[in-house]
Amino acid sequence: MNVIETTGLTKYYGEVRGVEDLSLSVGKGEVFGFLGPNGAGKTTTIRTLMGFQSPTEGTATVLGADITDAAALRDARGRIGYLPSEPGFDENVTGRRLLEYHGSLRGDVRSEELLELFDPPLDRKVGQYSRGNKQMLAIVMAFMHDPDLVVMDEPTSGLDPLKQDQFLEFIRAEQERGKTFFFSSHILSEVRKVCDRIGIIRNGHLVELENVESLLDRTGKVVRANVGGAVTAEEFAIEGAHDVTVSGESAEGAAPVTTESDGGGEDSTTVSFTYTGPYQPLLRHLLNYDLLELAIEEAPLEDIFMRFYGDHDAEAVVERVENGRTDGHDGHEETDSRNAEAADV
Ligand SMILES: Nc1ncnc2c1ncn2[C@@H]1O[C@H](COP(=O)(O)OP(=O)(O)OP(=O)(O)O)[C@@H](O)[C@H]1O
Repeated sequence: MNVIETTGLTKYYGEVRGVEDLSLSVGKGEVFGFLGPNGAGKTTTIRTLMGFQSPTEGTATVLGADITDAAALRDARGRIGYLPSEPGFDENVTGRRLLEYHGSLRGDVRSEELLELFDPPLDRKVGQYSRGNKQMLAIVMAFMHDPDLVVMDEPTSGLDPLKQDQFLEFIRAEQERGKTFFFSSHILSEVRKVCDRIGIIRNGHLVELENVESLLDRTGKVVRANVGGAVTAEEFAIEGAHDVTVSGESAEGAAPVTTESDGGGEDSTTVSFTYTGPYQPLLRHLLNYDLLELAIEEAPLEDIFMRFYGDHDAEAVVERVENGRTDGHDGHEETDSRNAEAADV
C-alpha cells in the first residue's frame, strides 16, 4: 500500500484553480519533493491531503485513510507529522507550553532529542520568536510523536544555511529509519540533496514526475572548453550538443567568432554548450583541437527548473493542455481553514 495516493485530485476555490487532476503516489520510505513556483498549487495540495479542506474532485488516501473520511483521517493523523508553511502559533504562550500542549494531543517520544538539533528559546513567548525560531519549534512539533509520514510545506524557510543543512541531514537519517516524506519546495538544491523523486507542479497541473537523476541525465552536462586559435560554433554542432556559444556568441545565425588572448600573444576561444550524449564522441571531438582548459559539469537544477517553466520548453512537457476550466467545480469559495490548522499545529 502506498503511503500517499491521489487520483485526479482537484481543488478549486470558487473559480480559482488551486490544483487540478493530480495523480501521484508516494511509497513507504520515499522522500518525495513537490516542486513549483509561487502559486503553483503546492500548499493547496498539502492542505487538501491533510484534510483541512475538501477536494472539489478526485480522491486521495494518506496512510490508507480517505482524506474525506474525517474519522479515518483523525486516526491516521497520530502517525502523521505536519509542518505548515507558516506555523500559526498562539503568540502569547511560551514555546515550552506549546510543546507540552502538542505532546498531550499527539504524544511526545523524542522532543528532548529533537531540541538538541533544533533549539528555539523555549522559555520565551512565541510572539518574540524570530522566523527561524518559529520554524524550529514547528519542526520539533512535527517530529516529536515519531510519525511514519511527515508532510512539510517549504520546511527550510526561515532557517539559516547551517540549520538548513542540519535539517536535510536529519531527513536523510529519518528516511533510513523507514520514514516517508512529502515536501514542497521551490529550493532546488535542497530537493536535489534529499529527494528520491520529484513532481513539478505548474499552474495547478503536475508537469513532470521522475527520478531526479534521470531528469539530470536528460538535461545533460554543461561543457566549457577553452581551445587554442579561432573556432566557429558550427564546428561544435555535434550530436548531443545544444545551445553552442563561442566566446559568448550564439551558434544561430552568422555569429562572428571572437577570440581571447591568454596574455602570451596566442589566441584562444571558449566554447560552451549543453551536452546530452555519451562522453567518448565528445572527447574525441575535443581532441581535434588544442585543448587548453575543459570543464564538464552537471547542469544546475535551476536550469532544469527553468526548462520546465520557461514558456517555450514547458509547453513540450505539460501533460495536459491548459484551456482554463469552466465546469465541474463546486463554485464554493473556500475560506482559509487556518483555525483548524492552527489547532492542529
Ligand atoms: N484560500 C484560498 N482562496 C482562494 N484562492 C486560493 C486560496 N488558497 C490558494 N488559492 C489560490 O490557489 C492557487 C494555488 O495556490 P497555492 O498556495 O496552493 O500555491 P503554492 O504553490 O503553495 O504557492 P507558494 O509557493 O506561493 O506558497 C493560487 O492561485 C492561489 O491564489
